[in-house]
Amino acid sequence: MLLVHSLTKRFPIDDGVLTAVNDVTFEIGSGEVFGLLGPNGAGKTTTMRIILGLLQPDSGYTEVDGLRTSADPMAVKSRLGFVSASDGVYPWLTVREMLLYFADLYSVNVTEAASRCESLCDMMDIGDLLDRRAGDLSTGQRQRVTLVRGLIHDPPVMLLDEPTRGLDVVGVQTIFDYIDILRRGGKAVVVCTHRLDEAERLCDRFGLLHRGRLKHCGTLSDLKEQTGRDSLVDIFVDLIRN
Ligand SMILES: Nc1ncnc2c1ncn2[C@@H]1O[C@H](COP(=O)(O)OP(=O)(O)OP(=O)(O)O)[C@@H](O)[C@H]1O
Repeated sequence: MLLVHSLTKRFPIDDGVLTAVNDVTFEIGSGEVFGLLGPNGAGKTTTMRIILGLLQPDSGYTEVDGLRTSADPMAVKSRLGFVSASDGVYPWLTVREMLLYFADLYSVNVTEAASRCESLCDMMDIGDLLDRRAGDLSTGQRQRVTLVRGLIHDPPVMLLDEPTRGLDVVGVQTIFDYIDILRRGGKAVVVCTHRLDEAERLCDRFGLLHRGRLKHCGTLSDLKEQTGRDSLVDIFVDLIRN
């Protein structure tokens, strides 16, 4: 469903060239949650930005549902949902207006958009907030609106960038429940996070990036077998030290 093939991205820097993503390949299927993990500067955000079509790779390619981003960026964008730590709600619009606005940007037809808006808000327990101004909502309520917004065009692939950053325990649980809903809905999900404990609970498979290279990829038991280590934290620490 999501294919990242031999992806490489270089940036010019003062004293030469930095290879931020170096020949990275992985694939994620329907109903699978993939943790893209790595220390600061490993290349996670750059990889996500290329998948989203916001950056061009120097070589390699990404495909969503068999469509190559470089060949048909708009069709690919319409099949991707993106949620990051910042909420990005429009404070002067009601929740309903904002969700319908985003549905329209994705060319979802009006009747379908209205019904998705209701059902997704009910699912995220914010059905009673539809006609409230987004700017008047609490942080947790705005977070839920952002999560619904990511799904309004029913994309098969969801990218979540640090989704639990800055959230309290209830907010984190909301993200966990949301990811469960995505998995059960057959989405292919990429989660970028520094929280290894959360990743271990949430993800079916992992890709461990370090200095642009995908050092390990697989299920937790694959990684344990590959490294001889007992936990994601130990595997991660080894990765950074070696
Ligand atoms: N536009 C740019 N120009 C130059 N270097 C860049 C640019 N964007 C990213 N980089 C560099 O590429 C490398 C990878 O950055 P990236 O943001 O992908 O890392 P990351 O894994 O998301 O890190 P973090 O966990 O800190 O957010 C870093 O060394 C970063 O400084």
